[in-house]
Parts: sequence; C-alpha cells; structure tokens
Amino acid sequence: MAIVPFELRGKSVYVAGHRGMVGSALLRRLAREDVRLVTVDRHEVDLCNQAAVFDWFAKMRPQVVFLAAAKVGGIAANATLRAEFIYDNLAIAANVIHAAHQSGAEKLMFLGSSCIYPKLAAQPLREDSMLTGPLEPTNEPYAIAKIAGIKMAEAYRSQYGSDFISVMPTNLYGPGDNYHPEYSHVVAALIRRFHEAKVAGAKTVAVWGTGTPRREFLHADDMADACVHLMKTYSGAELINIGTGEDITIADFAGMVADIIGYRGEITFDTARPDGTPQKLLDVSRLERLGWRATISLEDGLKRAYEAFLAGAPVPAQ
Ligand SMILES: NC(=O)C1=CN([C@@H]2O[C@H](COP(=O)(O)OP(=O)(O)OC[C@H]3O[C@@H](n4cnc5c(N)ncnc54)[C@H](OP(=O)(O)O)[C@@H]3O)[C@@H](O)[C@H]2O)C=CC1
Ligand SMILES: C[C@H]1O[C@H](OP(=O)(O)OP(=O)(O)OC[C@H]2O[C@@H](n3cnc4c(=O)[nH]c(N)nc43)[C@H](O)[C@@H]2O)[C@@H](O)[C@@H](O)C1=O
Repeated sequence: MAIVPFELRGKSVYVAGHRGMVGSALLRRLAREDVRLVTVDRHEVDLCNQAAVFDWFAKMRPQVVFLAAAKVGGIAANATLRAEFIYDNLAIAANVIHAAHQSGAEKLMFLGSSCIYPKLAAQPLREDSMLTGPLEPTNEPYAIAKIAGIKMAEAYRSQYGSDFISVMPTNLYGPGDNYHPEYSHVVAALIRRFHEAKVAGAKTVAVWGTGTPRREFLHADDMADACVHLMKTYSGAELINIGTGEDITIADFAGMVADIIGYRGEITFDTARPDGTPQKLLDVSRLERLGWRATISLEDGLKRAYEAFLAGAPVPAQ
C-alpha cells in the first residue's frame, strides 16, 4: 500500500452531505486546510436529481469531492425503508460520481460502509472479503447501493483513469448524529434513551436485541481526519477500511453509555428487536500502513457526543 501524495492546498473541495454528522465533521477538519470549501444545500440541489447535479457540477467544477451524502440510518431504518435506501443511495452515487467525471474533478472519495461485507465473513473484516458471501438481510438494499458506488469508482478509474477512491467506515457517532427514536443508529439511540430515562427517573431501559452482537465505534471527528489523511495519501482501486480495530458487545456498550450518562436503573433486552450482523470488526491494517490510527477513545468520544447532545446539537427533523 504505497503512499501517493495528493496536494489539497489551494483546491476547491466539495463536501457532499455537509450538514450531516460526517459532512459537518469534514467541514471542521478541512477548516484547518488551505482549501476553498464548496457546499450546496439539499433544497438547492437534490443529489437524486441527475439534471440538477450535472448542471451544478458543470457550473462549480469542484477539484476535490468528498461524497458523504447518503440516506443513512440504523438497523430499523434499513430494514423498513428498503426502497428509499436503495433508490436514494444508488441515485446519489451514480449522479455525483458521473458528474465528478464529466466536470474533470481531480479526486473523489466515496464513503461506503462496513455493512457491504458478508454477514458471516471472517473477522476482522478484510477489504477483499467484499462479495464473498450473503449480506445481512436487514441492510441489504443499502449495502447493494454502496457496493454499486464502490464498483462505479473502480470502473471510472479503469476506463477513464479517474482518481476516485472508496473508503469503508465502521459504525460512527458524534455531534450532529441522527437521534430519531426509531431510525437512529445504536449510539445515538442509547444516548437519547438513557438520557430520557435518567431525566424521567425510569426504573428500566430496554436495549434492542440480545446484547450479544459486537460493534466497533469510531468518532466522527476521527472519521473526518482519516478521510482527509487518505485523500492526501491514497490513490488506488482497493477499498480502505476506516475504524479503530476494537469492538465491544452491545450489552457492555449499553452499560458504558448508562454509566457516562448517569442512568442507574435496570437494563433489559428486547429480543423482539433484531440483532443484525453478529460482528463487524474491521481489519484496519491497510489504514495503518497508510499512516493513520484512531485517537479518540470510545469513553472520551461518548462523553463528547453526550455533551453535544445536551448542547442541543442539530437534531434533524423527525
Ligand atoms: N453513521 C454511520 O454510522 C455510518 C455512515 N456511513 C456513511 O457515511 C456517510 C455520512 O453518513 P452520516 O454523516 O452518518 O449521515 P447523515 O444522515 O448525518 O448525513 C447525510 C447527509 O446526506 C445528505 N443527503 C441525503 N440525501 C440527500 C439528497 N438526496 N440530496 C442532497 N443531500 C442529501 C443529508 O442532507 P440533509 O441533512 O439536508 O437531509 C445529510 O446532510 C454516508 O455516506 C454513510 O453511508 C458509513 C458507515 C457508518
Ligand atoms: C453503520 C451500520 O449501521 C447499520 O447496522 P448496525 O450496526 O446493525 O446498526 P445499528 O447501529 O442500528 O445497530 C447495531 C446493534 O445495536 C443493537 N441495538 C440495541 N439497541 C438499539 C437501539 O435502540 N437502536 C438501534 N438502532 N440499535 C440498537 C441492534 O440490535 C444491533 O445489534 C446498518 O443498517 C448500516 O447502516 C450500517 O452500515
């Protein structure tokens, strides 16, 4: 995994999805770089609208693109809104990747997800395990759309020589997360639920599933730093996992969140809710060979995420 330097300095950099958790973390991180940041709000350009995306790219011609925009959600959102997850994420990937090619973007980073790996692939998950087995059913539509984006980036590199790279983040959390009571990811869901239980003096809190699945959690600010690092150092068709290299059971994680929030009641497990993938710990050896490691510990990251939650960080409309 050779380092291929890419100069960001002085470039126009478009962050697609700039209002989201990762996108806003990218804006914070890129503020430390000498770049010209370019963003466009969803009501101006819906990235599912091909003509609008093509027109905007033809006008703005961003030199560098971080494609963080997507329809995103936790296990219940993915299992329920299956058509929205596949349509929106296919459309966003196809429109933005093609527009970046048409407008001559120098480099593009596509954000995939760890759910693209087979449900029961060997752990830790290596990048070359993609498409070697069946996917986790709850998020298959989303995963298929993400795999299509990955394959698009690869195909444009092959046919046109486009410097389009794909990264596979693990589960993420942090400021600007989505706290929707049903559709959020587990970190945001438990922060909100334990906080509300503490405030209400509730005796018990139900955590979904059996508590036995294992998950790896990376703070959004670490994620943004890794993305900028890889944009500056990596060029190739191979995927790069982005994670911490450590995981925890949902049961132990729930206990950690309860302790940080100060909830002292009982934790129960609602096994009518799905567990999803039993484990999805990423092999981060490629990332480490490219010179990056996570720096925000789960405990410190959760404390920061809870502070952001309490400070009323933007919580998207329900
Ligand atoms: N969160 C996680 O645990 C993980 C996330 N990822 C990936 O990281 C990336 C960022 O995720 P995250 O920040 O958590 O997601 P968020 O939902 O916080 O942000 C997604 C952003 O995409 C924008 N967006 C969605 N659809 C459209 C559209 N049709 N047109 C324009 N903008 C649109 C949203 O805009 P608006 O706010 O205006 O709706 C939002 O700003 C995604 O590609 C996701 O797949 C990968 C692994 C884990
Ligand atoms: C990032 C990744 O995120 C999704 O996959 P996931 O990791 O399974 O998603 P999750 O964060 O929602 O759940 C993780 C685990 O947590 C348990 N769990 C407990 N209690 C709650 C709870 O209250 N809410 C949620 N959502 N989960 C809970 C839940 O039972 C499961 O075992 C993909 O759809 C896809 O989007 C993707 O790529």
